[in-house]
Amino acid sequence: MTDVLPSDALPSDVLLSVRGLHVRFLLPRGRVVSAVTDVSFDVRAGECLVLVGESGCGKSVLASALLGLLPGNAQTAGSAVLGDAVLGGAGAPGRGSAGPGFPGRGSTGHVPSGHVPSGFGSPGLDLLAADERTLARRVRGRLVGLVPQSPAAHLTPVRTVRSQLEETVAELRGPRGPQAARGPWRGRAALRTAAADAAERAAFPASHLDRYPHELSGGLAQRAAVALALAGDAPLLLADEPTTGLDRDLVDLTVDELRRHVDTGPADGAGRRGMLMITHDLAAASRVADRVAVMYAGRIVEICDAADFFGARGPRHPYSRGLLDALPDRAFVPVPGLPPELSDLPPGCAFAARCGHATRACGTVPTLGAVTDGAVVPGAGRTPAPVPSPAPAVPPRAGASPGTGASAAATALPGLVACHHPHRPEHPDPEPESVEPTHA
Ligand SMILES: Nc1ncnc2c1ncn2[C@@H]1O[C@H](COP(=O)(O)OP(=O)(O)OP(=O)(O)O)[C@@H](O)[C@H]1O
Ligand code: NI
Repeated sequence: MTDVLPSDALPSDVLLSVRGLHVRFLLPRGRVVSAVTDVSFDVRAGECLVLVGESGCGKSVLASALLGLLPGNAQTAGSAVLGDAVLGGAGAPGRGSAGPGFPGRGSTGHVPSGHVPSGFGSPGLDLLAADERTLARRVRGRLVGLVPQSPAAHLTPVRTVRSQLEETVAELRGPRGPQAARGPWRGRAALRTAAADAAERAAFPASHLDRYPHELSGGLAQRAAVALALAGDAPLLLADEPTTGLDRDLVDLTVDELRRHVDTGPADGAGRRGMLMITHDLAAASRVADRVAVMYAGRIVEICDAADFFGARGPRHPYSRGLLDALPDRAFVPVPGLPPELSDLPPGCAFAARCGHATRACGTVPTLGAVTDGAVVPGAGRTPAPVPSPAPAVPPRAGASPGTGASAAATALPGLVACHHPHRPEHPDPEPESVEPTHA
């Protein structure tokens, strides 16, 4: 077992490769919240992947898991590997990879994917297996930038916005910083200019730069958080609801700027940036997304090209269609009912109870892509078990040779639809009129 993964098994343009990610929270009296279940996706260089889904479906928990920000009662399984496109080809040793057997976070720790053998020369960095020191010193804000969902809570209360921005620029991009090669951030004036530039790009008013976080409205704190993320210039950005509390104009401006950030790439021209953006705002998503991932009750039920998702073709999963139909400029009909409790998920498709196309099979047949032979199985939330060994099977990585223990199966990821309606077994025909409700 190893947590050092071969990034050379990843396509060179993959910044982040998540496979079989599970997060569950262990609560008193044996209750278990399955917040993230068997999630797999890639973020590629130059790509903006937007994650949508109803409140409470696990989006922020997923982001927190990637940055090691989960609370102590969390238990994770799977892998989330940063590739060389993020690591900059520096290899593992300087990037904080760790050897086998290091302590996991949370009360019962982490189950690595275990699907990749050791012995590779250029390992990637598994964020789920990395220790706190690695995450704090090398990952957060440096390799992976975060726009947190509650920015006010993440800003340092005793420092002005300007000083926080300047500190970020100085620390990350100064002469001794990890991004020293990326620009001439030497000297007070350059620092001040770089910080002001980041603020301007995030539409944070220069007149407010010397204010403290408690002097900012929610919308201004949001823009300060975006400015901080832009200033950090990390190759991979996680933006969790970066436009909460903003007026429509500012929403558009902010997501356009984030998109521009991804498109332009770092100052030294090494590779391109990428972004995973979490949002409720489908209009914002449609402005920036290359692909859309739809999450429901902890699972990604569909990953779809944005052009298809928002275009005439439309998404394929009934829940995704329901999300779009709820928009004011579409049918304006909300998805009926409520999502299930994540501590009491049904055995079959978690959306079946709300789905107009559900058949009896949807209530019993495990959803496609479920991990069934590992630590965390669908429905296992009711009987928390210790993390077993061996670790759960994880879909192998695209591009890996069979000799690495991987197969080509992961290439099916882009069309992932975790739905098994008998009348649309492969969902080959996306035409809405082809969907025949077979619901009894
Ligand atoms: N520490 C914790 N202990 C137990 N359950 C938790 C904990 N943190 C989060 N959860 C649960 O995990 C689930 C997913 O929460 P998460 O914040 O990821 O939702 P979300 O999709 O980001 O929603 P929103 O759009 O409202 O931000 C929720 O049911 C939440 O109650
Ligand atoms: Ni959230």
